[in-house]
Order: sequence, then structure tokens, then C-alpha cells
Amino acid sequence: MRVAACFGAGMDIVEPCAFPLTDKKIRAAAMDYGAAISPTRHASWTAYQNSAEAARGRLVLFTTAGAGEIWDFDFSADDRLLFGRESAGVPENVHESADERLRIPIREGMRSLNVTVTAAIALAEASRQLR
Ligand SMILES: C[S@@+](CC[C@H](N)C(=O)[O-])C[C@H]1O[C@@H](n2cnc3c(N)ncnc32)[C@H](O)[C@@H]1O
Repeated sequence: MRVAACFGAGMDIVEPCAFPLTDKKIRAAAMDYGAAISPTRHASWTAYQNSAEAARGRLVLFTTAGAGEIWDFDFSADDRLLFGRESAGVPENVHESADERLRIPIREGMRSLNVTVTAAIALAEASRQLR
């Protein structure tokens, strides 16, 4: 939430979320950034896909199994950036729903970045391109 707030991005949370998020926990996690961002919650992937939030732009999934490197990708202002669970990434059907699948290259032998770091790198690169 802090990363999204700092980069001026909106935020959606699609259940099942890896973090046990109650409204109270969301407020606590947001600290004083809560005024700057108010995540929209979706009960399931299907609910998200049928929502107004999902009606525009490309769905750009960040995944260690990404076909393309983030550094070669041209971001658009209405792209929706999608990140997976800390434990297991995204399920196969979500992976297949994405319009684009991007990888942040990391050192060989390293499994993955954590989701917040991934989001920060992705939003920083998108902001750099669209500034
Ligand atoms: C800790 S990772 C999930 C690890 C999980 N075992 C997997 O293989 O997908 C959490 C999320 O961060 C993002 N992520 C982590 N490292 C990444 C990388 N190098 N490139 C693209 N996305 C990455 C993905 O969205 C991933 O679902």
C-alpha cells in the first residue's frame, strides 16, 4: 500500500490473499498513507475480472516465469500490474488470463524477489517511462 501510494497507483486486492487482511489490518498496514490510498477488494478472481477496475488496459503479470523482461516492455498509463502471492505466485488460470507476462531478471540461482520489492521496481520503471 505504501509503494502504491508513493507512486500514485490505485490498488486492488483479489482474494484469496496470502495476508490475513481485515479492514483493521489494512488500516494498520497503511499507517498514515491510508489517506492517500484506498484499495478495492474483490472476493475472487472472477469477481475482479467482472469489475469496473478490470474493464480497461492490459493485464500485465509479474512472474518469475515471465516470457519477457521488464526492461524491454513499453508501459502504458492504463496498464494493470498484477503480482502474485508471496507463497505461491498466481494460479495457472490467472497466469493464462494475463495479456503480458514479465520477469525482472535476477541473479542465477536466486528464486525470487518479494512481492513489495517487485511492485516497487515495476512501478518505478513504469513511472520512469511515462514521466
Ligand atoms: C515471492 S514471489 C512468489 C514466489 C513463488 N514461489 C513463485 O514461484 O511464483 C511473489 C510475487 O513477486 C513477484 N516476483 C518475484 N520475483 C519476481 C521476478 N524476478 N520477476 C517478476 N516477478 C517477480 C511475482 O508476482 C510473484 O508472484
